[in-house]
Amino acid sequence: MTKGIFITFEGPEGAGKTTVLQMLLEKLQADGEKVLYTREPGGIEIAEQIRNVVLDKNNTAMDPRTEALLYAAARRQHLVEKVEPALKEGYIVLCDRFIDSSLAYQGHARKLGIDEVYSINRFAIEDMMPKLTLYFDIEPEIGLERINKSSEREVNRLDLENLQFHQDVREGYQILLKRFPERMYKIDAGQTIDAVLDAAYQKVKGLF
Ligand SMILES: Nc1ncnc2c1ncn2[C@@H]1O[C@H](COP(=O)(O)OP(=O)(O)OP(=O)(O)O)[C@@H](O)[C@H]1O
Ligand SMILES: Cc1cn([C@H]2C[C@H](O)[C@@H](COP(=O)(O)O)O2)c(=O)[nH]c1=O
Repeated sequence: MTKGIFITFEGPEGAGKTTVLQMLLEKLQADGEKVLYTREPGGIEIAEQIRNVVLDKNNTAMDPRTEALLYAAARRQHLVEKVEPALKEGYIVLCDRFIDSSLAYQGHARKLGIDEVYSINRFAIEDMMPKLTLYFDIEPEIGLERINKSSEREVNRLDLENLQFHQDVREGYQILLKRFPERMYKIDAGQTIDAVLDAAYQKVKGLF
């Protein structure tokens, strides 16, 4: 039986998920909570290897369905090897991206279809959906400017897509917000880091 809480973080490039997640992790740990941070694609060896393939800037010939399947494969392995065991041990699992990234990026922006990508992902995750998804909303121009300025963030294959693609990703997330209103919660990621952190913290604490 699952005892922990599965929370995912979503948004376009440079929305600030990774930055705020690290701060949220420390804040929850300081409150005495048992928390685990992880990310997709990656989080465990096999999924990190898939990440290297799917985000490699040199893999310009990658077919959109191959891309969707690679993300789903990485997701499956990460879920069974890391997320589910942690949930069984009672951890609050904070995951940087999950199924909604596939629905927004591959389903909507790559135009494979949200329902089609959802169906391959249902095969991958069975019924393991997050309890809460915090969606960090940012205009793509601002998000891309943030990552271009950042010295810590390596530019990957998806970052190099044109502005229209990133606008479509954001539009995809707006569709998902309407489709999953009980699970997804939108945060204005154009605010200061502290304001974004506070909004995320309040929402997460509301679950306990
Ligand atoms: N609210 C904010 N205001 C200004 N800068 C921010 C804010 N949040 C994050 N940043 C900066 O933007 C850059 C990207 O942030 P971060 O890596 O956390 O984004 P991300 O959502 O994880 O991006 P991606 O998913 O594309 O990797 C970092 O340099 C970070 O310091
Ligand atoms: C899980 C997942 C991710 N993506 C994209 C989104 C980003 O461009 C990269 C991941 O990079 P990050 O710096 O770790 O955010 O991959 C995707 O297109 N589909 C997915 O399912």
